[in-house]
Amino acid sequence: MKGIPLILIIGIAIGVLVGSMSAIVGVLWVMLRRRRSQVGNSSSRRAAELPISGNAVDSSTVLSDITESPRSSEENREISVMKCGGGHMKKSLSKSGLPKYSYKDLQKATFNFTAKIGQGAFGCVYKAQLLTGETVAVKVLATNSREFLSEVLLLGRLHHKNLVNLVGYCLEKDQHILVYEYMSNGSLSSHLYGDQHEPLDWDMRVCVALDVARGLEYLHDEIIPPVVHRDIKSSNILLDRSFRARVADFGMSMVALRRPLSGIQGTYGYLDPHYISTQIFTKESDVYSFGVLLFELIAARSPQQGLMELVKLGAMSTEERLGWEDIMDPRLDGKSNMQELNEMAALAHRCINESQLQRPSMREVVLSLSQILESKKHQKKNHLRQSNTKLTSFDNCASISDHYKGKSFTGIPKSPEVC
Ligand SMILES: Nc1ncnc2c1ncn2[C@@H]1O[C@H](COP(=O)(O)OP(=O)(O)OP(=O)(O)O)[C@@H](O)[C@H]1O
Repeated sequence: MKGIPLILIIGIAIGVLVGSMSAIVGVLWVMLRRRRSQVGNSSSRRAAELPISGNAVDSSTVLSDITESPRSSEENREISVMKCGGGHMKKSLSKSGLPKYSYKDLQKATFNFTAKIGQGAFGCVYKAQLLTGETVAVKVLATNSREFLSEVLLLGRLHHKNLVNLVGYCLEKDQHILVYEYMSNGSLSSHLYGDQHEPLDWDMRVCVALDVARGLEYLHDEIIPPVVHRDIKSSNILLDRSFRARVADFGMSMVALRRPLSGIQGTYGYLDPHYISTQIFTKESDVYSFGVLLFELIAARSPQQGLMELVKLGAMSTEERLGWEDIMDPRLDGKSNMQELNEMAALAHRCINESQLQRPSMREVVLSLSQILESKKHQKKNHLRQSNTKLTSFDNCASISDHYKGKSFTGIPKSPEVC
């Protein structure tokens, strides 16, 4: 170092120090930025994974998702599905994860829309055989697309064994089409009122009530934000191949809000008087409609056939849990358990209480109906133990399909009709 002035050495040392410090600060800054952007990505991913979240009701986002044509969306993936006979059918997955079907494929699957199985206020329903071999129900909605949006936005993200699941949709050529799981045993109303089926026995009616209650409990208490169905009635309850009941038709469903809606919508006879007077539809309004449905199961009479007048008369001569047998479906005479019938009617009566505060929640309803079924199972077991016979028919809800095996149920018309 001899010959180099001290001042130069000090200057070089300071320069090296400052340089390495700024390099360290730079590296730290880059690392911090990377970390921040990772946190941001993971939280947005988490939000998208929620079954129902705030963004589930952001119609603009989902609308752009579902209205995008398969070709224009890079994120839509066309997947090829093997057909039974070896051929292929194409369906694309939208960003929401719901398969998008082409109009042409649905046209083929429904035999050019001739296999009609039902008609609702919003359009016709057809039975369809997809090329995959899967049987589905296809609902072609009238031009108004509000119900279409509501179903795709909500039902596409709801999954429960007591709801009729949406398995796809088609939005093409001004057509709004929804594709559902096929419910081979038709609607509850067709079993209560139609003459093409044997009347449902009492055990079956209790199971249907519990299944529907569980579906509603899921909507009200198990998803965030909670959803109200807004059209609970026997024609919107469908029975699958094992006779398990599922809640259908989410065309009017929405996230529960405690503010007035514009206009009154729903079905006469099932509407909560509180909703009619305030225009605010709450979970308790669904509970009211469910109470009407319970009375329908007991009396096999619809509100249009004077059900609620009958209930009012019945209520006059009852004492809480006694005396409801006067309103019972005459076809159940001698074939139902009077204690259970009275308990179910008392529960139904609480559901239709004028005051929303006095109505039970769907969680309480599920509990009460489960207790009825539990005591039924107990009685059955005791009875079987005493009579030493083998369990052959009804044990619990799961064995319903066995119970009805061999009996004639024709859920759909045999010959296709034109809508
Ligand atoms: N997923 C399905 N599987 C089998 N049948 C179905 C299915 N969805 C609907 N149906 C049949 O189509 C009928 C009409 O259903 P839709 O939901 O369109 O109207 P609705 O509930 O009867 O009446 P509204 O539209 O006035 O509420 C049902 O009663 C049922 O028989």
